[in-house]
Amino acid sequence: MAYIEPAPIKDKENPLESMMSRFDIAAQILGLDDATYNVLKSPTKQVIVSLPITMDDGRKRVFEGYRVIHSNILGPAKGGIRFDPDVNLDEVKALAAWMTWKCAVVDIPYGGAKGGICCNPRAMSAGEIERLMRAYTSAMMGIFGPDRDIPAPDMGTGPREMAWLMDEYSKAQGITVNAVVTGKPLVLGGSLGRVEATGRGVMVSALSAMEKLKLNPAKATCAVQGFGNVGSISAKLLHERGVRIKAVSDITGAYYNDNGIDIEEAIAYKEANNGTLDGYQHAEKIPADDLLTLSVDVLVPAAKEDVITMANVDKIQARLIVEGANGPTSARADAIINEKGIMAVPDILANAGGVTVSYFEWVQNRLGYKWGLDRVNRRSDRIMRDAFDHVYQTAVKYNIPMRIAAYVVAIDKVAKTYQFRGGY
Ligand SMILES: NC(=O)C1=CN([C@@H]2O[C@H](COP(=O)(O)OP(=O)(O)OC[C@H]3O[C@@H](n4cnc5c(N)ncnc54)[C@H](O)[C@@H]3O)[C@@H](O)[C@H]2O)C=CC1
Ligand SMILES: O=C(O)CCC(=O)C(=O)O
Repeated sequence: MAYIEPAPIKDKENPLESMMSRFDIAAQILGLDDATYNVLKSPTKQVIVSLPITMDDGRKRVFEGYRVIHSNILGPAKGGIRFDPDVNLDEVKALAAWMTWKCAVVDIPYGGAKGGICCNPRAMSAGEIERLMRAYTSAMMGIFGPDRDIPAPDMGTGPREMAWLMDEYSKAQGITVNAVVTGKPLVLGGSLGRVEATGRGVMVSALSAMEKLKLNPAKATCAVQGFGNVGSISAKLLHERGVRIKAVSDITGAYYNDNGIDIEEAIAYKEANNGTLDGYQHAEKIPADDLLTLSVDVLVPAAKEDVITMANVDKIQARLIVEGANGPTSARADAIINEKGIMAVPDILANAGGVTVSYFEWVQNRLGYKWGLDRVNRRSDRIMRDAFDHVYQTAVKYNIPMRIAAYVVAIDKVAKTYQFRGGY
């Protein structure tokens, strides 16, 4: 079947509409029946909670928290928790659906979920963040569980927050339940390789795509947006494989060096500088948005949604986009990317290394056993390479872009599983 361009959507980018627009195209290609279409597009559960917290100055503030389970057809729901001032229900619904498709693309036995709290963790003390995480966990006690819904880190959260979640959940159950959450510190049952897993998967996907495009990593250049967990590790691992990282950015701005940025050194600078690149001296500071339109071979958006839109897609010069972030490209920009012949390795494939190693963490917790780093990396690299090949072959088979091919692979799997289960 021919590739159908996404239907035009309203002015302001909305990740949920972007997700649905791609879902609709893939559903048409697969000839999904109406009943299955309606089941797969509707989130199973949406929970909104108000979380009153005592701030350090003694005042009470109420934060809004969300958890959306998009689907549990393939298994327990799985997905991170985001702390960010922009968190809202539509964003969490889109992120939850992307988790469903992502788990299906890498063929791991999970459904999709996502959570978030509308807050600014950069303006909060560790004590305030801990109270907020514990209140959120307590409010989600009937939702979370190792066989029900297993959270993990996302933007603004990491192993420290997952430890508080595990502790709060375990106290309420009266036993230690480490399999309720992944992305934990190693001493609490975290997996070796989880911190690096998403960036590692981005690197594996980038190298697979570069091979198809006949781009030699040792001669290639790259720009990476976002220098947190995903961006900094993606940059580091690509740099280690010879790619010249000309620019990186974070919330404080973008930093450019034509000769290439020493990523190890930039990471050390960030760690000693309160987690940001502010004041980084070994590069020129450029306007933040310019990073996306630099003359580089590979672009890795690894910060947040809707950064590649109709406002800048015309100016993109990269031949390859590897999406570390969830939803960095709006659906309306897809058509231009395809027209320009840019290969875009979509989020639900490129950043699936994180949930893959989260799955390994959960498996290890349930076995009461620990794997070595070699085993984790070997198995996750293989899963990422196989998933890339499957999506690539699907793209060739239907003559469609990689993004739509990833949705086709995912929706086909979830739909078939739903139909075999006979609905419920
Ligand atoms: N942590 C994980 O395992 C996974 C994360 N992701 C996605 O990757 C993206 C980044 O997540 P993390 O690295 O975990 O978050 P993080 O909180 O560790 O880092 C986010 C980074 O983005 C930067 N940033 C924020 N707004 C920006 C802007 N407007 N311009 C440039 N930089 C900006 C921040 O300063 C920070 O460097 C998100 O879309 C997340 O959903 C996807 C799969 C797994
Ligand atoms: O590790 C996980 O379970 C989920 C990570 C996540 O939130 C994501 O892949 O977007």
